[in-house]
Amino acid sequence: MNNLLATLRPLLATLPAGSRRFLIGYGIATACLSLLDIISLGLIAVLLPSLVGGASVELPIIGSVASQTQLLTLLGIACALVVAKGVFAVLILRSATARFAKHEVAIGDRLLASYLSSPWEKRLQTNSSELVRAVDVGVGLSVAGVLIPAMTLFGEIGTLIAVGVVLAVAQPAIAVVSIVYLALVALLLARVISPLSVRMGQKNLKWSAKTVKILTEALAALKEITLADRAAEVRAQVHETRTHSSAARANSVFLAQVPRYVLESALIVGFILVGGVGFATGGTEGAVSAVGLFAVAGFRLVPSLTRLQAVQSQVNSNSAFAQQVVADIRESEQLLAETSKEHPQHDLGTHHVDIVLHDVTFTYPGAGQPALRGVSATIPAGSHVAFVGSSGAGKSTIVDILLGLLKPTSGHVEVDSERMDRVMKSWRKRIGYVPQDVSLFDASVGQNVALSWDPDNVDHAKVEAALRRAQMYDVIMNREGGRDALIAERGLALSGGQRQRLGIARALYNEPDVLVMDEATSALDTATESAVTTAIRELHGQVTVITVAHRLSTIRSADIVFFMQDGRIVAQGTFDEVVAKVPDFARQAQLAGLS
Ligand SMILES: Nc1ncnc2c1ncn2[C@@H]1O[C@H](COP(=O)(O)OP(=O)(O)OP(=O)(O)O)[C@@H](O)[C@H]1O
Repeated sequence: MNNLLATLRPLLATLPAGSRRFLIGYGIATACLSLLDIISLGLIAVLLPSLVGGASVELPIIGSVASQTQLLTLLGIACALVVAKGVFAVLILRSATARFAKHEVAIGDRLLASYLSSPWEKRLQTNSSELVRAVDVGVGLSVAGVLIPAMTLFGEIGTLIAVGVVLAVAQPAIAVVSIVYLALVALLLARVISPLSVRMGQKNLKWSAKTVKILTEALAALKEITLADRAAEVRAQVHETRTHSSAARANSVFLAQVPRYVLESALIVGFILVGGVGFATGGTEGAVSAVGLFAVAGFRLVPSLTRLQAVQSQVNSNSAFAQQVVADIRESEQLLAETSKEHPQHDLGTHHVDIVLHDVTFTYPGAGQPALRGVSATIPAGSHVAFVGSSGAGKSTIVDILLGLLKPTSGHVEVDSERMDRVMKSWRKRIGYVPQDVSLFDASVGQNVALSWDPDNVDHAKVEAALRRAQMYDVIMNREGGRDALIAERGLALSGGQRQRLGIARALYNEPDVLVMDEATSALDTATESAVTTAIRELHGQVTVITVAHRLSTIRSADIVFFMQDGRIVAQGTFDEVVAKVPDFARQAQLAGLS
């Protein structure tokens, strides 16, 4: 029960306003229906023998009922109550399930929103397959496996209380013995079964998350796996993780069933116990009436206790998922609250802006060495600048700092003489970014360029203009379907160079003021690269272009080349000036036939 409350309380806090009131109302309504159920069924059980036998019956509150008409009227009321209970139960269930579906969506929305707006450093540490699992399966189980079963507890508790009251009114001594005995059995089950269910739930979460992770990674490297003949190894890994998770799930199902059999056996022992107490207090007659009462109460109590236990087991085995969902939401929202508290936002205006890095140092979380060390640089508005240097020199890190994704560990970046973190929102709207690996999704070319999953949000004129600038217009228009043609999953129907050009078109779609290209032309053939570079050069003066490129032909005409080594800018100037200053760079330029 402790685990249930510990899981339920924070989960309820993630629900939209008004939900808690609804859930409390739902709980009270189901408990009332259980009471109604017990009262009406009890009434029928008491009235029927009198109606058949013709004897009068003594009822609490109502008093003595003797005439056939009275008996028939009361019986009719009791039957109507049973029907009314059924109708209300269906109506409440319908409204509750619809509401629970909304809760599931709300929790999922909140989890995804908090993840998508959490700081980039945090996102670098999140495994994407774990996130997908949390947003879909985790949220589903939090509602279907925790919230809904927990809400049905109210009805069961209502039944237990009602039966307890009936017992207490009829035979107080027997009521005390029965309740204490059944409570002890339930407590024993909770102590033994609940911790095991919690453990199985955690085991299931751990191993099924591993399965999804391995499968996601393996599918991303399917070609290499096929060629290196590693399929058997992948199968073995997945087999092992699935063996653990399946065993945990099977154990959870087993543990959920055990209480039913224990309680059924406990009922038999209960007869002996209650019969003994009845015999001691009232002889044979006392024993018979005690056993009769316990039988009536027991057959109502045991299913209720069984369901109570089953709900506990179900909640326990799913609580790990719910706790993870709640922890993820809390952590991301806390980080987000801290970041937005620190930086009230200003608007950047519409004019072109200089970007200035002031002594920027950055260390990745958990890394021993800084990736950037005291970097200072000025990127004039409308210029084309390039960051070059050996692998691991810090070029991509500086790009992520300029994009506002990573926050300097010390130092800061200024945009238009404002600290970047104070103008972040309007800064991000002005940037177009092209990564080395462009991720395409299974939708039309136009949607991919506009980066929109909703076809109605695509501006076709802008798509065509962006495709032209990225030297992709003819390629797309000569294909069947043109800009409306579908790209297969992960863009596999396009070549690497075509994907990169679609990435460039995507970055240009929003007509950015700053275009950041991180190894964005590495997969292009020389002729296409030259055409793309010319198109980018045409943006000179209107758009600030920041390029990271190993291929030096791309940056030959850059206004400023920054040469990086070990997280520092060690030289800067025009291409020829850097060639003159840095022998390493001069050698690379010579090998590329550029000096
Ligand atoms: N997520 C990360 N966590 C920890 N360290 C990182 C992370 N990303 C990069 N680094 C480290 O930071 C340093 C700079 O990496 P960065 O990717 O910026 O180099 P780069 O110049 O872009 O290299 P390349 O040309 O190979 O892409 C490297 O030492 C790298 O190992």
